[in-house]
Amino acid sequence: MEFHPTAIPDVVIIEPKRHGDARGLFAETFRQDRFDAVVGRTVFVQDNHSISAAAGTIRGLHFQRPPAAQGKLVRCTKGRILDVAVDIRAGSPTFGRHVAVELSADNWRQLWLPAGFAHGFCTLEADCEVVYKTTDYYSAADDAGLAFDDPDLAIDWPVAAADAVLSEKDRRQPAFADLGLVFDVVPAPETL
Ligand SMILES: Cc1cn([C@H]2C[C@H](O)[C@@H](COP(=O)(O)OP(=O)(O)O[C@H]3O[C@@H](C)C(=O)[C@@H](O)[C@H]3O)O2)c(=O)[nH]c1=O
Repeated sequence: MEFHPTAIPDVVIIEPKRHGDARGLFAETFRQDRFDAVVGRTVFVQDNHSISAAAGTIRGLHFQRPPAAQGKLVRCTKGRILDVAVDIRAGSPTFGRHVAVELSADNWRQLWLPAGFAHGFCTLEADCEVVYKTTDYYSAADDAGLAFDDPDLAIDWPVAAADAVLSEKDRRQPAFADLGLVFDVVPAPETL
């Protein structure tokens, strides 16, 4: 299992080691000890599984407000997706910037995004399945989002906004400029 920091170092790509043999393949897809050593102590409490029928389906951008904020460990077990994590931590040097990574059933990559990021993905083919672990429970009352096509975020989605398959909720998400102070970056103790 390899851990690779991205352009936003708190967002990490994880690549499980795949052991192929005549029967097929074996891989460890999650190890608490390796994860904690790289990312810091993390407890996951919920597993989610979504199926999107059409290519060009966009889910996002979503996050939960504190105190129900969620870190997410995302993978794609069928098909291919472009997975996107947007830094929405005020005070972060990468505030408003994003990482976009292709996750697929073929590449076995996972993306870790901590609390303080908005998350979304676009399916790159039909019948995509996405499985992800979260560090807090779903809370409808704390559910929040941002417009996936906000020009301020400049995300290069692989489908035109007008052609994307969206939920009703995601057609009317608010602008990034109206986010307000939801998350803050706590300075490291040595900088105080
Ligand atoms: C996310 C979630 C939804 N639901 C319900 C609410 C609703 O009736 C139905 C579908 O919910 P949504 O439309 O929000 O599903 P979806 O658009 O797939 O939302 C997900 O998008 C990705 C990008 C994420 O990062 C997730 O955290 C989550 O926000 O499922 C739960 O019961 N538990 C959950 O954890």
